Amino acid sequence: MAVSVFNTRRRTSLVSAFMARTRMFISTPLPQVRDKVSRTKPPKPHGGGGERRRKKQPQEAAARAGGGMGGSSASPCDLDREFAPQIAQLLATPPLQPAQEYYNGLIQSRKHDGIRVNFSSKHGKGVCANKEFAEGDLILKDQILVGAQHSLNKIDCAVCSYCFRFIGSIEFQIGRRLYWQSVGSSSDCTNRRHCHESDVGSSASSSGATKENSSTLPEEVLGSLITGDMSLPFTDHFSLPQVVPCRGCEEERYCSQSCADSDWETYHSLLCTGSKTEPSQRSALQKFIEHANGSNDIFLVAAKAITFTLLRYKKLKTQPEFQNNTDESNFSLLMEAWKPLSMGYKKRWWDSVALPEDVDSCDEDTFRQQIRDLALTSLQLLKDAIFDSDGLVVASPVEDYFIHIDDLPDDEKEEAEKVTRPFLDALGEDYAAPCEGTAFFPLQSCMNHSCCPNAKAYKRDEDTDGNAVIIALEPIKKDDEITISYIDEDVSYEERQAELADYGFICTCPRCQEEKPN
Ligand SMILES: C[S@@+](CC[C@H](N)C(=O)[O-])C[C@H]1O[C@@H](n2cnc3c(N)ncnc32)[C@H](O)[C@@H]1O
Repeated sequence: MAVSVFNTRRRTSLVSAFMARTRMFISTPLPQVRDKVSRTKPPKPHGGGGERRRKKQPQEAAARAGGGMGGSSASPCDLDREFAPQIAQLLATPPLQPAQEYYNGLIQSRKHDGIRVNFSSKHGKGVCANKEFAEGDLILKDQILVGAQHSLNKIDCAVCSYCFRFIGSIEFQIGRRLYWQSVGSSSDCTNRRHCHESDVGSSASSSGATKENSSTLPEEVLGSLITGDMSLPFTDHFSLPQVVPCRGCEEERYCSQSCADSDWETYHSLLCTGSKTEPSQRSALQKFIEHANGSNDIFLVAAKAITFTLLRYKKLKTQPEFQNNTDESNFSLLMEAWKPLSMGYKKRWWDSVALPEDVDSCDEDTFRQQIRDLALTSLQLLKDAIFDSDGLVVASPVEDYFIHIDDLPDDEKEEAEKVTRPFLDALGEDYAAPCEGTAFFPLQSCMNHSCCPNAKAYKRDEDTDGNAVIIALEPIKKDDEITISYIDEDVSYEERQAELADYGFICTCPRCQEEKPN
């Protein structure tokens, strides 16, 4: 499936006093981010290591992508053999006409009449302009089809599990982050990932003791921030939606009842580990989640893709025209339910993951076999949990808040900073972590790359949820192809081609043709 890594825009105009004090700079990997532009990377397979160190044995790299090779009860080959015809149909490239009809329908239903999806023999799907766009025009706001916040990022920020908007209050965001930070300094990362959200307020507010090596702020202060008993100055300028808990578990929280209901209907009713779920299913789900947390977040997104399909299938089945219960008609219904995802499907995960730089190419087959085994283990755990009973960009309002304090007139600033400075100091250099996750955007994932793009993913101040936003970088004429850059295009021809090799193509855009050495 085509997935994108999403993260929130990061503004680099740091609170000046904070910068002066720490002499640190929050790294901005991409120059465009400086003007609040964020690049939403289109499908680059997840799971290879970004680390560039000594060459590792493939099993080490796979374990890092995967956290150990758990034993699975069936080999992928058994499953492939048993369901070969069905798997081939599910994974086949959708025929042109149904695919064109699907995208026309999607664009119409979302009222994106400025674009259309075209099919060409050169680069497959591509997005074209259906009208003229001026520089700076919004081309598209693409709603996530399936996505999840990265597990570790859940420690940094609390967002709606459905639309990825920041929730609660500035106090809640700062308090829970500092709380997790203090827990993190007294335990390891894996434990932090398994800490329960419900522990946050209660433990911090009840224990009253400051943990060793934790932030310098007492736990009762953090507790008061989380529970809302303590207010910071000027936070009323940055109000966030109230937290709506999941009806079942304490893991998922939302910005509204409508997001909670949509999440439940679309994915979460099959993945909820709360009291409404039958105990054996709950413990099977917990095993699956633990495996994903210890290995690769991509399995959580895969689980959402599977539950999305199953729940759509169930819904379709209730319609009178689909009451015929033959295996054949059930399978066509499953194909229909899977259709939105099949449109973006390219290759299996283990075949498309970019080979980590620290794995020798002669070990590639072993590496791919190992991550394939890992995916099978994950699937088996998910299957145990759900079959027996039947990817983003959001800026942190905490950053806006501290910038607001820094921009206050001197006397007000001095007064406000008496309260806010200890929190800024305790949060540290990365004081405004954005929401990060992995998601599949059905329309953005049809956009081809160019090293001289005419559009880019860009979060404006009003774009506070996880949707991908595409803005025109220059005037675009009707029928022009809309292109974005998958990489940092401000580097040499050779570096660009090396980066794009991970996406599986050699770029021949006008700029590359011009800069290509003879
Ligand atoms: C996000 S998808 C774009 C939509 C894609 N064309 C399709 O048919 O689904 C990314 C893939 O499109 C192809 N692609 C995108 N830009 C390209 C380019 N400039 N040259 C060649 N292939 C490109 C590559 O196969 C790449 O992995």
